[in-house]
Amino acid sequence: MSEQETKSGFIAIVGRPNVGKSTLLNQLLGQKVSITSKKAQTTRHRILGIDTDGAYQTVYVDTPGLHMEEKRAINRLMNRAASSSIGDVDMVIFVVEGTHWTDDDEMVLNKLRRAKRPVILVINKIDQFKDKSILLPHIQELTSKFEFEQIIPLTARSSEQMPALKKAVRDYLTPGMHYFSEDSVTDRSVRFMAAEIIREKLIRYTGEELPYSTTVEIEKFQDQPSGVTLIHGLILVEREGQKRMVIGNKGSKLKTIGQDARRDIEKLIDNQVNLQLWVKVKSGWADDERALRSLGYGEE
Ligand SMILES: Nc1nc2c(ncn2[C@@H]2O[C@H](COP(=O)(O)OP(=O)(O)OP(=O)(O)O)[C@@H](O)[C@H]2O)c(=O)[nH]1
Repeated sequence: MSEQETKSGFIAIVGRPNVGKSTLLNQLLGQKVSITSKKAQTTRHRILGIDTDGAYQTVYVDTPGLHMEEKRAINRLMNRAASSSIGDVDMVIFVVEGTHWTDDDEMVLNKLRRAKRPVILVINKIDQFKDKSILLPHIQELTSKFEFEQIIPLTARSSEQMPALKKAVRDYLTPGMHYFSEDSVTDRSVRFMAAEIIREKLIRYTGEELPYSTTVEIEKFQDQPSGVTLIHGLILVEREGQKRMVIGNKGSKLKTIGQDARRDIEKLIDNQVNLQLWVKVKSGWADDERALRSLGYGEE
């Protein structure tokens, strides 16, 4: 296909934490590239999700949730990664949740006003409303706040509305080459994805305080002569107590985390995996910008 015939563009998915940005990206792509959870601030890195359909290539940029509290170094870096995406893209999908409008939503909207990019507003989680007419006054109010290109209420957990959203986004792609090969779904390596899958399970199976203080490093990712892929994952926590929490009674929790993660990684790489996990205490890492950079945060 010649360059004249193809169209492409970068679309940022932004919003405050926990509104469903990663769920939306996975649904748009029809497969999981970004981890999700009930807890806010699951997404820490900027992740590209690539959707190629014939002549069109849409590159979605999933960003960490934008929020006002910037006390810890990790939160500052996450905010920076999200903010810097907005200025670079062809258009923005701004995700909000139901009829809640918070100060963080307002803060994101202010950033969008300054970025001067076309914005489609997605009102997510409308499955939570039996009576959808409740949304109408809210939509009216949002219309008065900003000149959105379109407002699309949807349920990111379902694929139903995705064709409509994809079609809306296509209008903002511009003539030019495709940035990625037709079969790419993300710019991230399988190593990175494996670490993210382990982190997703950690968040799922541990208490409230852990998401902010755990990170995962893949120390080994090696195909064995037997055909099995051997993966060593190192889980870093901040305190001894957290280490105990992750390991669980006689190692039961770490075992569940490992089994669940292994199954997902096997699906991802389409191969049998031997996953071995270790937990180590590295205190203060979430507060130390230099340590975070050495783990790959804030470099996007
Ligand atoms: N009921 C309902 N829940 C949803 C929907 N979309 C997402 N969720 C849930 O909302 C929670 C947050 O979803 P994520 O996709 O992780 O949200 P995020 O905006 O990427 O979150 P951060 O990583 O904190 O920025 C998860 O528990 C999702 O299952 C939806 O359409 N309906």
